[in-house]
Amino acid sequence: MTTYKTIRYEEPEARIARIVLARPETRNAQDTRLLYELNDAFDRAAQDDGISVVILAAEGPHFSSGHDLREPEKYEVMAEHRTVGTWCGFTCGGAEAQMAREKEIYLGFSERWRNMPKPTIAEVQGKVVSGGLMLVWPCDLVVASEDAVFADNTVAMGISGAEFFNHPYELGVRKAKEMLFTSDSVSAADAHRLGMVNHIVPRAELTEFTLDLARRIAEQPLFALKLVKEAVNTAQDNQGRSNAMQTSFALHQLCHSHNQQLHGRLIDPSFLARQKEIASRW
Ligand SMILES: C/C=C/C(=O)SCCNC(=O)CCNC(=O)[C@H](O)C(C)(C)COP(=O)(O)OP(=O)(O)OC[C@H]1O[C@@H](n2cnc3c(N)ncnc32)[C@H](O)[C@@H]1OP(=O)(O)O
Repeated sequence: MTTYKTIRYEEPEARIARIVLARPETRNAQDTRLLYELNDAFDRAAQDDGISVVILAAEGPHFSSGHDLREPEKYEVMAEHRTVGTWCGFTCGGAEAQMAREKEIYLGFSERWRNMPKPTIAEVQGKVVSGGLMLVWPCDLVVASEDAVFADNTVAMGISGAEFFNHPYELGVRKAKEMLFTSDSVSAADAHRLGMVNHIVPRAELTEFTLDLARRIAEQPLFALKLVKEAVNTAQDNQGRSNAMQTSFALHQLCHSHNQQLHGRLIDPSFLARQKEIASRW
């Protein structure tokens, strides 16, 4: 993939790649194309020996509004790209095709980016909603502007949380439950206090602050950076994170199937009447 339609790939200075989500007109909603382009860009940075650190940033007022709720061409775009797995060929339909899609582009990509062998930094402003968390949380460090807020409204959709279920590890068990039970947002200040965010900065300083952090990391020997990242991720996985992630993904699929059987669609339709009121609280 050489040209991107939904992201930009920049090299602001030596050893630093900056990937920018570039669908501000949808508040950077993740359609299938954006996720494949993002995956391609992470691969490009990983395979370039001249790059040591990757920044993931976003254009516009909000970092990401989550999965694209209006996307028409889901499986067509996947058929062009397939990257992570070959769970099924999509002629299967039903829960099998749904699970295959989500295994590849949601859980699969987010895990892949988390384990990419170079330090990554999320540069976050404005709102980060549900699927948006699955772009921020795989990054190693998070720098947020003062106005950043983080929310997951999937329970209101009749679903047990976003597919990359890192909530308990990011926020601690009690705050994770409150966030999920209520669909309320977590402020940048609370996220910082709980350890989900490394630094909070004024919006006007976000890009330069993040670049300076990347610059200081990029001065370190790259192989040691790769190995220390692997050491920390392995420590977390050995505490049970990987197994918990697989279980919560299966529960997420069960919710989709339940909604499909009961309502004939993947989400609980009562969400549509409540969506605006919930968003007004963020
Ligand atoms: C397992 C599931 C995981 C998921 O991620 S499901 C998706 C969950 N996400 C949401 O429910 C968020 C929906 N969006 C919003 O609540 C709001 O947006 C924001 C709070 C993020 C931003 O509000 P504001 O700045 O006032 O923008 P605006 O006028 O609501 O939206 C601007 C344009 O962006 C489109 N858009 C926003 N979010 C999405 C989305 N998630 N998917 C597709 N399009 C989206 C709108 O429709 C509109 O478009 P137009 O200008 O044509 O009216």
